[in-house]
Amino acid sequence: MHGIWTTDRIRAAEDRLLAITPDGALMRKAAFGVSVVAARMLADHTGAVAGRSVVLLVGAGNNGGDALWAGAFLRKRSAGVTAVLLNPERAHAEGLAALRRAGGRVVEAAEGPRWIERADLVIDGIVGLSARGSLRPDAAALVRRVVAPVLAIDLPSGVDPDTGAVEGDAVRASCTVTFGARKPVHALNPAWCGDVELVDIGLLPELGDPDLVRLDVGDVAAAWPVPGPDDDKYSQGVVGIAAGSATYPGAAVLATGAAALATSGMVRYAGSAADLVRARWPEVIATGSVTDAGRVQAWVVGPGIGTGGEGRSTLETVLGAGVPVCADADATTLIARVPEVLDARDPGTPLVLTPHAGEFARLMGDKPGADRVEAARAAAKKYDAVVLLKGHCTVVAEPGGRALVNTPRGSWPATAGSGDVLSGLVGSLLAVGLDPWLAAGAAAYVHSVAGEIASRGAPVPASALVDAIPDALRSVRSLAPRDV
Ligand SMILES: NC(=O)C1=CN([C@@H]2O[C@H](COP(=O)(O)OP(=O)(O)OC[C@H]3O[C@@H](n4cnc5c(N)ncnc54)[C@H](OP(=O)(O)O)[C@@H]3O)[C@@H](O)[C@H]2O)[C@@H](O)CC1
Ligand SMILES: Nc1ncnc2c1ncn2[C@@H]1O[C@H](COP(=O)(O)OP(=O)(O)O)[C@@H](O)[C@H]1O
Ligand SMILES: [K+]
Repeated sequence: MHGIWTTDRIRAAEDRLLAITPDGALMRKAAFGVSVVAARMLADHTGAVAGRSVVLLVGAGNNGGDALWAGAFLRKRSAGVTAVLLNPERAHAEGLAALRRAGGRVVEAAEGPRWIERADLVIDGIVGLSARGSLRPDAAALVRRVVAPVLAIDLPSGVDPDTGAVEGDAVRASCTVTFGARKPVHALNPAWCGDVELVDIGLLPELGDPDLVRLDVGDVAAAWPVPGPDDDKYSQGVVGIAAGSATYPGAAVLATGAAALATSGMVRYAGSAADLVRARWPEVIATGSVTDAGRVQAWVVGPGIGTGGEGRSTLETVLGAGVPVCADADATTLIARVPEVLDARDPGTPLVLTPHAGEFARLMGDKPGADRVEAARAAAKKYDAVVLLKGHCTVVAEPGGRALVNTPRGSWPATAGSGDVLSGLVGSLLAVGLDPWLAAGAAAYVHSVAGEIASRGAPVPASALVDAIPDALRSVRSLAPRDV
């Protein structure tokens, strides 16, 4: 599990560390790490470091100081280094002196474009942890001239450090070098950060529990159920899928298929698409209604059930069944419109809500906004449920505030029916008895891997996502450490 800390927490930890570290040592350590990655990028892109041209974009604070020191280290490897100062009076004095001593060139912003356009590598030291809002016009004008790959220091300038939001001009980096610990921006907006490299500056002992986590492959492999010698079809959990209608039978086939492939437990289906489900998934026990579906250890309810009386009664039956429930799609809309349906909920049984932004707005009265983590936390609290907020970046929060984030490498899973697949995965993990927060996070992770495997750079229909689940699970299990 990768921990992620908000900028306030990082700052407090840095203050404690600074108090016990010789002056300037942390910055030099951080900047040396930047210079190592910069040299590697230069060698990868141009075949050499010596004689190549590096431009530093230098802002008013310590982020600019890191850039200046990194430039000084790169001079020692004979790279040509030009620092473009956005705010010459406030440029980091020691860093500036170090760069000058090392033979670096220093220019003001007006002279910047001609150096920037010819650079082999641009290092973004405009702003770091103190960033507020998008890039200011003078910085944005320089950034627009960049053609070379960009290495961002700590975070791409103009992207919000705590939410990852981009609301105007911002740096788009090929690589970001951060220090001490990952910040939310790195997990919430990897597309703007590029590859993220972490340089250890000894911060970890000063940090407590993380504010946010990202599951890694080992966490998912460890959580995913694997049958043992004593298992049978019942012991691994029976999941019920209440989905689909005459108008939307496909949702039933997708959610049921995902559940059938996710674990080796049993799958029951209840709804009007029973014939279609049976035809596609003969191993599923299909009935016409939730009232005669038989016993299950978890329910998925919602995809394609409609928001009328029949959908409502299905939802109420399922919520009263005394087992964990994943409420998706129409079920979230019903809960938003008729909150009394939750009175049917058996107290104490886990509920996972999986809204996309539109469904979230129905549940909460407003769209998630820039801070998706806080938005998911607020919804989790309001509904006393685990909330999985869908989108490119998926956030899973529980009422106590624990939150995780999952961001796929591509966006091909943004396709119709893809959410139905996710709900089937969540349901099958709930049926095994997994902690609902972990179940939702592990399901989102495997959904992303299935998307990558199924698409390989081309559009992927949701049914192909279902078909890729076994390969996704094989991949997760093969990449995990040996003992899981
Ligand atoms: N502390 C440590 O132990 C270590 C810290 N380290 C490094 O320090 C960095 C934090 O440095 P920091 O706090 O000095 O501020 P920083 O992010 O450079 O901002 C500078 C100024 O920029 C401005 N500004 C704000 N928004 C802006 C925008 N959108 N567009 C343009 N400008 C904007 C704003 O100035 P204003 O003009 O508003 O007065 C702000 O004060 C951290 O990210 C890491 O790189 C490492 O060396 C490791 C050890
Ligand atoms: N831009 C994106 N990149 C990657 N995944 C995405 C993106 N947008 C949505 N997704 C994922 O695709 C799925 C879409 O779910 P949903 O909107 O409920 O679709 P549907 O209702 O058609 O099944 C979710 O798992 C979501 O996280
Ligand atoms: K930066």
